[in-house]
Amino acid sequence: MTERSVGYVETKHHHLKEPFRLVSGDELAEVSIAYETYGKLNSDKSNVILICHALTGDAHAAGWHEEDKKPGWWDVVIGPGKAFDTNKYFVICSNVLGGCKGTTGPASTNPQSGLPYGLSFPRVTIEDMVNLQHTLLNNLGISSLYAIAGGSMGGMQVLQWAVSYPGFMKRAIVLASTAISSPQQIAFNEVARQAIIRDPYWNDGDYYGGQLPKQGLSLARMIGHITYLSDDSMHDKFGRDIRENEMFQVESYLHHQGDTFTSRFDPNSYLYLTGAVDNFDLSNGFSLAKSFSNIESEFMVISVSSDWLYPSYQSEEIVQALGSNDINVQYRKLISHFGHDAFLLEKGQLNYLLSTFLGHLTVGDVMSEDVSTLREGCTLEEAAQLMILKNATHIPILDASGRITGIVTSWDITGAVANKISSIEKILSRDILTSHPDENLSSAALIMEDHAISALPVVDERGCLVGILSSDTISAMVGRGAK
Ligand SMILES: CC(=O)SCCNC(=O)CCNC(=O)[C@H](O)C(C)(C)COP(=O)(O)OP(=O)(O)OC[C@H]1O[C@@H](n2cnc3c(N)ncnc32)[C@H](O)[C@@H]1OP(=O)(O)O
Ligand SMILES: N[C@@H](CCO)C(=O)O
Repeated sequence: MTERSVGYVETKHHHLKEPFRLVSGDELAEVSIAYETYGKLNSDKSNVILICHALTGDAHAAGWHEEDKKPGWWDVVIGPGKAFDTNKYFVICSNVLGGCKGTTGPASTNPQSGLPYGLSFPRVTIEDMVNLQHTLLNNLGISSLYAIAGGSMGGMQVLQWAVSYPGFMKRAIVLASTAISSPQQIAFNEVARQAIIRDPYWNDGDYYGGQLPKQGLSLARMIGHITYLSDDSMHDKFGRDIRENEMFQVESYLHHQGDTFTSRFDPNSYLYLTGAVDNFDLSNGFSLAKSFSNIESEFMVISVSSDWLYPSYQSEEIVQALGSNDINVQYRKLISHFGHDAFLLEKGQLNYLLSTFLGHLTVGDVMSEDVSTLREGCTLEEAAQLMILKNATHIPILDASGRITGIVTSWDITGAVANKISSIEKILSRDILTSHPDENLSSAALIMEDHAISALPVVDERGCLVGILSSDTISAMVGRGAK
């Protein structure tokens, strides 16, 4: 667990006292909502940020459960000093209606029959998910949001929120999403659904207490994963490498993702949630601009350069429709080869863009944690070799406990060669300027400008190196953000 984590967290459960009415008119007599919160609610309840999860996400967006091997699914941007800064904001994330991670869904018990709903669970829409989140917030005494954010199916919920409850939120962030599911998106979801339905154990959705249709669910997830990656990221991640058992790495990866998914997801939920995604069309088959005419919040819309499942044109449609209503909207593109899942992975760009939109940005948001270092007593040759190997221009020198004691730059090495100096001691700087992760980015940038330095080591309160902030990173971020 890192210092910038919300630490150990628990999922809470809220049980509605009243039946919940769906857009279709159907009613659910009993509904439970699983949710997590991070940070503290301020006295006037004006610091709430609602996070909406994607297809297979859940309420566990950040921090650690006792049994976790990995933190919550959006831990890269939620925590102290991160974009959704839990020192400032009260962050809430709940599992969607129809899900299988604590909120009522097809695997829940139907109070009328005492048996799992299965296919007797009513059809749910994105609007139903949003209405349930709205009910949860009302019941928690929250009547406005500082911001709302979500990627993919989470982005659909954000858009639906802005349309259904226009005065409720100040800022809305939509990532890698769409206002209208495309035929291609529906097509992939249908193949995944068919994989589940054609599994002999699916049994018309009545498999609870018996054999799960694991093969079908695993296949559905494998198809999903192909669409979440990109050609480039597959080359990078797997190439044509073979694993010991004569499988290509990419095959073994898909098998692993498919298999592990079956232990954490309910096949019927997959059918219901993909159905909700497919039926999402905020234009109502007519005009998106018209549907957006009541929206009051400011927007940030983010697409991913390599996302072919939710391509940038879909984000641009949202931006245009918002713009045509004079709604304040910023459009940004993550330059990433990760494909659709970049909205879960591009830590630096995400923290930069989200923090900027929310109104703050720290050194920790954009620093690189991957720093090449050398220990005290190293030689000039070792420093030069490491610079070439790692394409690094600044090498911090550390003592045995990780504290920074000096820094050597490529310019120092050039000087040493020109002046025939062979001792590193004679060229390295001992008087080092540093920053810390919580420092405001603009103040760190000013220090760099004032002292004409292109990289600033970042240290924790003990003086131990935790990252490096370089002017290249800052300009790349700003450049990327502006695209
Ligand atoms: C917003 C939401 O809704 S959150 C839901 C998102 N979370 C998920 O969907 C969980 C499933 N995972 C994913 O979608 C993606 O993996 C991400 C985006 C979350 C994470 O991406 P990355 O950090 O790049 O991880 P990656 O995709 O490499 O997966 C890592 C897993 O694959 C395994 N793996 C990697 N390469 C191989 C391989 N060649 N062969 C077999 N297994 C492999 C790893 O061992 C690891 O296993 P583990 O998860 O059981 O520990
Ligand atoms: N990997 C994410 C992306 C779906 O859009 C998920 O499984 O929810």
